[in-house]
Amino acid sequence: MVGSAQISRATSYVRLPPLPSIKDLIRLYKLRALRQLSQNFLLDERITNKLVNQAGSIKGAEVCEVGPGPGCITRSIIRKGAEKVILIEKDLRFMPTLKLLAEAAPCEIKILHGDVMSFNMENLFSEENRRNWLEEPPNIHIIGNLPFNVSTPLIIRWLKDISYRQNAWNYGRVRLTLTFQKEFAERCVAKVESPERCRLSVMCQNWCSVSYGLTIPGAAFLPRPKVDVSVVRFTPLKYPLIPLPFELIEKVVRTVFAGKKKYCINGIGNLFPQPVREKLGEEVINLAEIKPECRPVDLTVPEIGRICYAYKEICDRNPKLYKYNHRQAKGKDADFLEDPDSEVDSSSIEEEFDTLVDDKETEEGIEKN
Ligand SMILES: C[S@@+](CC[C@H](N)C(=O)[O-])C[C@H]1O[C@@H](n2cnc3c(N)ncnc32)[C@H](O)[C@@H]1O
Repeated sequence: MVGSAQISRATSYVRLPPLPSIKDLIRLYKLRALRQLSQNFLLDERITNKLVNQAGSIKGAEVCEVGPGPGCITRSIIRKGAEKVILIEKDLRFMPTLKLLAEAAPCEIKILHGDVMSFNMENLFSEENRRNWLEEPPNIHIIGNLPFNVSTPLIIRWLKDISYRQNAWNYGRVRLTLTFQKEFAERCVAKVESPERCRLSVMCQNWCSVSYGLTIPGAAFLPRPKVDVSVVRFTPLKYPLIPLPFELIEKVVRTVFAGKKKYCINGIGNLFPQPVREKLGEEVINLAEIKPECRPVDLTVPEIGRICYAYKEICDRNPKLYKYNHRQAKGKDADFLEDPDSEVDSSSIEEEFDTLVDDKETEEGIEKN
């Protein structure tokens, strides 16, 4: 293994091939304009250095960069002393540029062609970097500036992976440094009573310590997106604030936050079919010791946790209630009442989880271009 002093000496002298110019990119990818790639590149190394700094020290680390494109952020990762850099890129047109970079780099660079949305990271990193969940995070980082239509559903997917300690998180509490549309980033970190507080805030903060890093003005990107971009850092928590399955929490949070400005009692009632909605909604409120007239944005994570446990207690009495979804019931609410032998139908919960992603996409207009 290379020591950190050696790495910084090596990287400060290293000559990397220059970043392709805009003209090169257009010529290389046979485009009339860079816009056609639907990508927004960071071609200023001072900014990519700042972005990588948000990950903290990466000296001697294994870094997986998702969506490296022509390698602007990759250069900063190399210069900051990473020991091994793994690149996951979907667009084959970037491969020649990345290969040139890999040949000149003083550290190991592995270039993988693939779609990060379905990429299996279970065996991606070295065994020596594996840590137990309760230890300090491993010296493994995931960094990326992806298109928003990828980064938004990806973080929801990865939160689920974090909750089950699977995918990259079977190596321990691997940290993430990712870019998002500024408004989305503000929602990730929004505290109780903040107008930005939403189900995304609760989901992120239940499994991770989330910090808002720098804002990168749209003008720093080429082509320039219509929105500003923010860097968010996620460090998985040793213990989730609500230690219940991802799907159950997601369902409760989605239903309660559906009427963000309405009283909680309305959203909580919607967890149950019409004939018992009022009665069971009140039972949740009483068990969870929540004020019925409080609003979802006012709920702390522990309060949401008490709502989840109350919901679970009621559904465990009649497991068919787990299947109930007020948006999909279509007048058949009574079908969800008595069925003590029924098992939890996780597929319907899974479908709902996907709607969180879809809703966000339409809600936010998240394409950069
Ligand atoms: C916004 S560009 C950023 C490129 C570079 N990181 C930068 O900051 O200049 C996004 C990059 O992610 C890649 N990408 C998009 N979707 C991807 C996916 N599903 N899996 C892997 N890479 C993806 C694109 O091909 C592109 O190279």
